[in-house]
Amino acid sequence: MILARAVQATRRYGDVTALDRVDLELPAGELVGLLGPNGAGKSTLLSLLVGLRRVSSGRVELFGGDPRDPAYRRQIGMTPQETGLPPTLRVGEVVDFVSAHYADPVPRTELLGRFGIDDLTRRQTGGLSGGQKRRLAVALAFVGRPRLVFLDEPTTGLDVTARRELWDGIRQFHADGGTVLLSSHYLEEIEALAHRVVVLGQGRVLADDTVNAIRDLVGVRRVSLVAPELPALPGVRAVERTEGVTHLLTTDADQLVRELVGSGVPFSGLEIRPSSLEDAFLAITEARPAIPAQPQDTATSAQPQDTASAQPAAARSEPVPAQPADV
Ligand SMILES: Nc1ncnc2c1ncn2[C@@H]1O[C@H](COP(=O)(O)OP(=O)(O)OP(=O)(O)O)[C@@H](O)[C@H]1O
Repeated sequence: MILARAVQATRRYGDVTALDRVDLELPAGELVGLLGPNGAGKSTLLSLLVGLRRVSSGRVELFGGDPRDPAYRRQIGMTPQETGLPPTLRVGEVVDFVSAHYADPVPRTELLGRFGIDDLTRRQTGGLSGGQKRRLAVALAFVGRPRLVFLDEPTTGLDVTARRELWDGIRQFHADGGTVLLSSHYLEEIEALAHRVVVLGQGRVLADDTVNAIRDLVGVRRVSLVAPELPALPGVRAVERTEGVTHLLTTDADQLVRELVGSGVPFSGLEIRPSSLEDAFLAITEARPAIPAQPQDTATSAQPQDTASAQPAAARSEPVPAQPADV
């Protein structure tokens, strides 16, 4: 059963085409990662699917109906990229306030316990740390026992422990049969949580497959070495330099190493590793014309995008439940 669907969904803001004929199906029980660089259209797609914005053309469906119909929206939970919590209310009061919109809400202590913040019940939200606020905002998406949850970069600003606690909460919901669409810049997050990944770039779906399939599709290898200077090498998709180590991304590591040795340049510490999802993502979004593997062209020194440190876009909406607020 398909819980949410986009069919040739296009959304324009004036001259900007934020989403360009996007097709997406979200079957019941799946946990899907939505991956893409800044401005790829992730938040826009989520906002269409939850009925906060209207398509310019094409259509979106939620439970087979119009996402702008409150009857359908009541069955979803959402955490937008940024949320505004009333600063003088206590955490427990905020949960009670949101719970009051639902017939059978998750009890307060159970909900906060799932996300590791049950000790904060009596704290005013204005005094919470950024990470504590973020966990509360995500917890609120689950209060109404939704069938489907949309999370827009849920772990932005969280430390490692908080992130893992939040992942556990999301995993538990999914293990209980829940469906999730989650956007993230954190590639490790998609790898850790999602079974399927949809890669968006410039408003288009670049890939929609399992994490493993996407790795296979691009077949990128990371060749790392220490060398004072490197000549232009064929087949290099991108170059990164960190702490004296040069990392070359390539789809043909064997050929690259042959070229490297043949060039006579001194090097040490050679390592070849399979691609992480980050490498795959980089290859899809930055070097798309060359995928799948095609004749190698000359070396590039394109700097990869640092997706993990990307800044979130401006706040656009409030926590659930919200009335359609189209612009
Ligand atoms: N309200 C708006 N008015 C005008 N342009 C907008 C608006 N919202 C988004 N855009 C533009 O639409 C494009 C897609 O933005 P969107 O926020 O959906 O991307 P994103 O993938 O969520 O990015 P990020 O990872 O930075 O949050 C961008 O070019 C953005 O500037």
